[in-house]
Amino acid sequence: MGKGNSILVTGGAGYIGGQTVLALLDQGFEVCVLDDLSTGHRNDFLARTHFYEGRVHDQALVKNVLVRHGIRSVLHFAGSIKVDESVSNPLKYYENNTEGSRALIEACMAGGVENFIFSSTAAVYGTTPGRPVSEKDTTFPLNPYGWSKLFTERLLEDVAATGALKYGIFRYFNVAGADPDMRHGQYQEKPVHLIGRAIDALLGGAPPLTVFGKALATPDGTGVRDYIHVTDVADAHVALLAYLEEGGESRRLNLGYGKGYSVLEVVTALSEIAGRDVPCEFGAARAGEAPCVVANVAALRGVLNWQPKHDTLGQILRHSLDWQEALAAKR
Ligand SMILES: NC(=O)c1ccc[n+]([C@@H]2O[C@H](COP(=O)([O-])OP(=O)(O)OC[C@H]3O[C@@H](n4cnc5c(N)ncnc54)[C@H](O)[C@@H]3O)[C@@H](O)[C@H]2O)c1
Ligand SMILES: O=c1ccn([C@@H]2O[C@H](COP(=O)(O)OP(=O)(O)O[C@H]3O[C@H](CO)[C@H](O)[C@H](O)[C@H]3O)[C@@H](O)[C@H]2O)c(=O)[nH]1
Repeated sequence: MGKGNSILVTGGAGYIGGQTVLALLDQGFEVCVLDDLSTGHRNDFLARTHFYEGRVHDQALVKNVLVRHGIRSVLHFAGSIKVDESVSNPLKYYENNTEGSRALIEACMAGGVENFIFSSTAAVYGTTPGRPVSEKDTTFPLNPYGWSKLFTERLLEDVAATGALKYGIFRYFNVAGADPDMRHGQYQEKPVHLIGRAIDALLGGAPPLTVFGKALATPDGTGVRDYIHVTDVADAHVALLAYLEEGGESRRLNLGYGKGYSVLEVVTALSEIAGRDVPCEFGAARAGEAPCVVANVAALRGVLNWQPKHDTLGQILRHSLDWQEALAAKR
């Protein structure tokens, strides 16, 4: 693999990008990070990278970084990620996610980048069939966040068809957990996802968890999701990078474990790990809530040389809890 070249990571000060920066550094890569710190955190380990504070929209800056460091491969994590906010402020999502990606891809083409890895989402599927969803299934997002990502996927596919570069698109399912050595995790003051909120409720920093719906079309009536540990997500990026650099064709891949857990299963497992009950109450289901979102991972397993290391709900919850406890102690 081209360890002689630097890798550019956009959004490398964020939750998933930061964990991937650590994975790359652990494997001896030279890493450049471009991040505007809008939601990112100035982690200590960024001192071991070439850090550039700025937006992916800034083509002059991007071209400068590409040339200075001889970059051939880019991992693009930067973006805005809140589904609710995308509904109330859609233009922010089209500007930051779609336009930002378009500008970045254009600068990468001009700079001779060969491989471009993009963070997409299972939200591109919208309503999912009553079985693990595959890359060949219909995509029809239910919110502007999902559309902003699907447009970027399309843009990349069209550009790749001209022969300008190759892409790797990962559609992440529900990313959770923290670095097992507690070097990194999610810094959000107010978590937006289930596991973060459940831990906040457990630690007393928030009201009881509201379980969204109890009569969904799932075995126990609560939503089922495919939770994947953030370190496995990071390692999968290193594997996808190797695949592309070693001559692999452009791919669009689900990134999950292919196994789902319900909200009640998550709450029960967390209560057992913590040794006390997560305070929770039932509330209304969210509008348009998909009952069950689980990845079909046949393509992922077939293409990548990647073995998940933390693929149990227990490890995901243990590391998330340890991380949020450490953060709470510092605040
Ligand atoms: N967290 C999830 O479960 C999840 C699921 C599916 C997809 N994703 C995608 O993964 C990527 C990373 O998500 P995350 O959870 O780490 O979010 P995050 O908010 O922690 O990280 C995003 C990073 O991008 C930076 N950023 C935002 N806009 C930028 C811009 N225009 N220019 C430069 N930097 C910018 C932020 O400062 C931050 O450091 C996002 O693209 C997101 O859509 C996340
Ligand atoms: O306070 C909460 C939060 C969530 N849930 C439930 O927990 C499950 C997971 O919900 P999240 O909000 O944590 O995650 P989503 O699956 O709704 O969506 C997430 O995963 C998607 C990919 O599938 C996208 O990436 C999206 O950006 C990201 O928010 C769902 O059944 C939801 O109904 C609750 O019961 N209470």
